[in-house]
Amino acid sequence: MGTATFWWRARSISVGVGSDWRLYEARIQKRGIVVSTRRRSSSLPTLIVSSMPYEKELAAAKKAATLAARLCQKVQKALLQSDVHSKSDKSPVTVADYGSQALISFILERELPSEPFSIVAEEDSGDLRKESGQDTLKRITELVNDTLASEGSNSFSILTTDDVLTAIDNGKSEGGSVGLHWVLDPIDGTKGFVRGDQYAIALGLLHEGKVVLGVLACPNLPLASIGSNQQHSSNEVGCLFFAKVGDGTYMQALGGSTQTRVHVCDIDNPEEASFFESFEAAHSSHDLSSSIAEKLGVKAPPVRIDSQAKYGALSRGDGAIYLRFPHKGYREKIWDHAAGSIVVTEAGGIVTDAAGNPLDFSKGKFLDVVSGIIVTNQKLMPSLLRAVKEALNEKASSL
Ligand SMILES: Nc1ncnc2c1ncn2[C@@H]1O[C@H](COP(=O)(O)O)[C@@H](O)[C@H]1OP(=O)(O)O
Ligand SMILES: [Mg+2]
Repeated sequence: MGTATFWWRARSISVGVGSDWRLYEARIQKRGIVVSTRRRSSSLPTLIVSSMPYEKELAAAKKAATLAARLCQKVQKALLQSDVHSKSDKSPVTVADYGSQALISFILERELPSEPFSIVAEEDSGDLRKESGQDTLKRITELVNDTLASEGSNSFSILTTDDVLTAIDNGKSEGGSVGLHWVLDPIDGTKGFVRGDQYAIALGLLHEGKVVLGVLACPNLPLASIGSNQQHSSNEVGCLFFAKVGDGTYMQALGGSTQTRVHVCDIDNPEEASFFESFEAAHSSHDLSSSIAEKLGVKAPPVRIDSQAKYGALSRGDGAIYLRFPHKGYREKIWDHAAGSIVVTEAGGIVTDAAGNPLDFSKGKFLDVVSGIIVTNQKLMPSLLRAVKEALNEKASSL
């Protein structure tokens, strides 16, 4: 069944005018049909009727993330082949971060021309507008254009350096609870990227503050499952996870077309569970995770990988639990969890803060979470929450 989208004027619907964004929507869900009113700037509100909501958006997001992954792979390959890596020169990383953001922003605008959305993304063009940023800007523009040319179309756009700056700065939105906001981490897990390990391109879509769609491109994640006790049955790497609200989670090879529906594991005995955590101890307390795992009776050692690739791996049942406990003072950003969280929840998992509250993406760029973020399946969540509470209480009383 194809997507049926009809647009028409809705003169009879009266709507208010907000300052930040121009999307006003009255959604009526009737027999699987979503009807919504939208308006762009001062034009009249427009109705969209779609039997497959967010289908176009998903196709655009998959295309954008796949191309951004191609750009990042090229930069990572060059980075690992050169001696730049050992000198800890951060410039190639910057080039990939900006390039990925510019490309995704450009493709979303190109593929969804009639849709009023904003983008909340990690990077801004400030440094690239300085004299010292000009060479980097030229390199980014080249990379973006090379990647667009690799799309295979005869008529691809050639972006100028100004176009690239504009595309990057389209990611300046603050998000919020009204309208459609894309949420982008152009390279999630920068440290993994530099090390030659895992990273992800993470793109989610918020509609009225709720995540309705997520795409995670994980260029270095094996297609076969990873996990403490599992053998890799293939050396092939590069996964694209995607989920749309109510439709489940799917995985395909990056650049491939065969998609497989994935599910979180259904283990109910914590002793059989394995857990994921950050590779970087600076990003999440390994001590706290180890205390929680001990309380649960988890026997397997932690599986440490960078980025939201952990959410992807969990969504296909590679492990059973993901624990993230950043150190005091760190504020979680929405782009670090939006895509990952829907990929896991649509695969049957649960994502909460350490107190069991759902994540609230409607408050702007930051997530107000209590102590940390935990992810697991429905069966294990009650015992995980008890173990987390106990471990946090013990930690608090030892201070
Ligand atoms: N001090 C920090 N504590 C927790 N997370 C951090 C910290 N610094 C950066 N991050 C972000 O944590 C995420 C990766 O976490 P991990 O790989 O440990 O799961 C990334 O989004 C990374 O940013 P970035 O997107 O710039 O790489
Ligand atoms: Mg990040």
